[in-house]
Parts: sequence; structure tokens; C-alpha cells
Amino acid sequence: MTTADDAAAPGSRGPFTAAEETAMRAALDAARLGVRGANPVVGAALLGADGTLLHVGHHRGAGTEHAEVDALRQAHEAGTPLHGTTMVVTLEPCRHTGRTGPCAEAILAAGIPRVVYAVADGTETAGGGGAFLAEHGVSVAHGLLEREARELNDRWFLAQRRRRPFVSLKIAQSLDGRVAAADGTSQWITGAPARAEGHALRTRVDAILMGGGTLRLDDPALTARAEDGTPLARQPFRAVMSTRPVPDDARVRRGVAPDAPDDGLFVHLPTHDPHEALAELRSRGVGHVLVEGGPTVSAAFLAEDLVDELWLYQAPVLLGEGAAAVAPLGIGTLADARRWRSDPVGLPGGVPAVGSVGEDCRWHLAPAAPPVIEPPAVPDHHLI
Ligand SMILES: NC(=O)C1=CN([C@@H]2O[C@H](COP(=O)(O)OP(=O)(O)OC[C@H]3O[C@@H](n4cnc5c(N)ncnc54)[C@H](OP(=O)(O)O)[C@@H]3O)[C@@H](O)[C@H]2O)C=CC1
Ligand SMILES: Nc1c(N[C@@H]2O[C@H](COP(=O)(O)O)[C@@H](O)[C@H]2O)[nH]c(=O)[nH]c1=O
Ligand SMILES: [Zn+2]
Repeated sequence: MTTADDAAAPGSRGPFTAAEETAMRAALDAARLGVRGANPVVGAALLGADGTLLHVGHHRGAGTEHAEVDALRQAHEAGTPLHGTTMVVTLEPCRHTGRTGPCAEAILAAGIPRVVYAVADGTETAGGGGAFLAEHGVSVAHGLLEREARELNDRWFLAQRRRRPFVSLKIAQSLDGRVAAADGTSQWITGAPARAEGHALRTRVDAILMGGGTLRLDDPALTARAEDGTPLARQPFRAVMSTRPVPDDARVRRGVAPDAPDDGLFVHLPTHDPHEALAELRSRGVGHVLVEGGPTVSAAFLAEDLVDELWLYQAPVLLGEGAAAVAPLGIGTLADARRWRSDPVGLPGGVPAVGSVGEDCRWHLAPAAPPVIEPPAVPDHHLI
């Protein structure tokens, strides 16, 4: 089947050697060690002219070096000669300068004569590296293990096509699926190790979002903090989705410096429409949003299929009464239930999707039905 992707992608669709396929499998395994969010997970393997797997790199999340650069750095440190090598990468090498430099130029500068990638980047900003390399005389082929590579980042590709941030939802619930006791108290359902994971996630995202209900009941600061309460170095935007005014003395306005007037990270989103909320955050450069409830806002994002990954922590606590984790979604019968699957990509270093964190249980999930694999939107630089 020919897709818009094929029409836009440079180079051939193969044939590929057995060594290239082995290298791509190693690159896919390496990609799974990364974290997904504003950026996809990506792996890159350097293959010697004789088919030997030389170095395998991966991307460790937005702001860190890209997979190809990781592999090239390893080669440099080991003194590996690069003539005759092939760069095998799970995503088309980027050609833009974002938080890091363009991989396509790094590959060209390294004198690598062949590049094999699985799936086109497809974003307006970073796509086009394959064409750039082909124009500069590099042998470029794409489509090797494309389905596997696409599955690894399926919801990330979907978010890109829809021009919205990647959305994570975090829920900390009791054994009986409640996120607060009858009187609204919810601090703390889960234990310290699970909360520490939550703060590590907060520091990786660009914005944390809560609803007006949580603001009014809990007055949270929405900052990323270490276990002893000290602020972590990287702080995200703090967004409140509420049509009512946010009080001047709300902690979410202040962030990590309670006495400072305004750190520029507080955002009031006076809407009940999650699409509108995401569009506003994207206009501020947000690529990854963490929704931290409560149940009304969680349901609003879930109802619109806007949750790309779910971090669900379940504590061995029974409440019997209190708010359910998610407000009604209009599901009347089991056949209409929303099913989720383990997300193979998660915490840095490939921590398992389902596991224990202290006394609690962690589930890292993605919607079970992968999005319909449409061809990626043709990037603007391919439009006439
Ligand atoms: N354990 C956990 O993981 C968490 C638990 N909680 C608990 O949840 C409880 C609060 O739940 P809840 O009241 O549902 O809080 P929410 O945080 O979901 O806020 C709901 C409010 O947000 C506004 N809002 C934004 N979008 C929508 C929408 N699409 N539809 C309707 N209203 C919208 C409305 O405020 P407005 O009228 O101002 O527009 C609404 O009253 C608290 O007890 C809190 O402790 C909260 C977060 C995490
Ligand atoms: N992670 C990754 C790529 N990711 C691409 O680069 C974009 C982000 O770049 P930056 O702003 O520098 O973080 C991201 O949106 C995606 O299009 N590309 C690659 O060549 N290799 C990588 O390992
Ligand atoms: Zn890159």
C-alpha cells in the first residue's frame, strides 16, 4: 500500500539485509528504555560494514541528546571508525535545531554513508532529515520494521497529527477505586515511594493541569518536589481548568517561591473544553501535559480520547465512600468498557508497566485500541 508517507519519504523501501533487521530490533529494544512525552522514544544502532553491531543508543526524553547522537558519542568515545557504517534508527533523523542539534547533519558530518530508518518523523518542525541526507549523497532507506516502530509511539504520533500536546493522566486511588474520602480529603492515599515517582513525572512534563474542584478542596501547589519538599530543578507550568476566578492566595499561583509575586508558570484556563485547554497550553510551547484530576476533569479528557497514557497508583487502603477515580463516562454496559493495555515504555530505564512501588501498585497503561493508523499528515515543508 502506498501512503502519503511513501510519497513524501526519500530513498527506497528496502531491500534490507539481515544485519540491518537485527540492528533495527536492537534499536527498538533500546528505544523502550527511554521515556515518552513531548518527544517520542527512539533507538539507534550503528552497524559495521561487516554486519557487526557496533553501538546502540537511545533517547532519554525531551531536552536530552537524540538517539543517533547517543550512538555517535559512544562511537567517538570508543574510537570506532565510521567509514562503511550504517545508522539504523527507529525514527527518521531530525533536521531541526530544537532543544538539541539536527541529527541529519551530525550523521552527515560523521561521514556515515547509509541510513536506514523505520518510520518517518512527520512533524513540521523536525521532519525532512531523510530527504536532507539523500540530497547530500547518503544512501537512505526506510520502512524496516515500520509497524513495530509506529506502535512504540502510536499515541505520540496521534497527538502530533492532531497538533496537541501528549497527555498523561495520573490517578492515585484506593483499593476500591476512590480518589478521596467522603469528606474530600485525599492526602495521602498512596505512600511516599509512589508520590516520589509522581514528582519525577512532574519534572519531566511541561505542564500540570487540575480542575477547579481540586483547587477549591486541596489548594495544591502543583510543583515538582523532592521527598524532603525541596523543589526539583525543572518546574512545569501549573494550569487550572475552571470557569471561576482563581483566588489571589491560591498556592498554585505561587509555585516554588511562595513569597514571589509571579514566576510566569501559572496558567488559568477558563474553559470546560479539554481541546481548548490543550490548544492554549500548546500555544505556550507545551508538548506534554500531566492531568492530575480530579475525577471530573479526568473524565472530560477520557471522554474525548485525549489521554495518551495513564499512570494509575493503587494503595492498599479501603475507603468505602468518597469520589470514584473517574466521573461517569456514559458507559452503560461492559461491551462499551474502555480497555487499556500495558505500555511497554515508561519510566527511565525500562521499569515494568505493572509493578509495586513500596506498598502500592503501579500501572502504566495506554489505550488498548491503538489509534487507526492513518498515514501521518504530510508535513508542511512537503506541501507546495
Ligand atoms: N487521588 C487523586 O489522584 C486525586 C484526588 N483528587 C480529589 O478529587 C476531588 C475533587 O474532584 P472534582 O470536584 O471532580 O474535581 P476536579 O479537579 O475534576 O474539578 C472539577 C471542576 O473543574 C471545572 N471543570 C473543568 N473542566 C470541566 C468539565 N469538562 N466539566 C465540568 N467541570 C469542569 C469545574 O469548575 P468551575 O465550576 O470552577 O468551572 C468543576 O467544578 C478532591 O476531593 C480531590 O482531593 C484530585 C486530584 C487527584
Ligand atoms: N527523539 C528523537 C527525535 N525526535 C524528534 O525531534 C523532536 C524534538 O527535538 P528536540 O527539540 O531537540 O527535543 C521531536 O518532536 C521529534 O520530532 N528525532 C531524532 O532524530 N532522534 C531522536 O532521538
Ligand atoms: Zn534528532
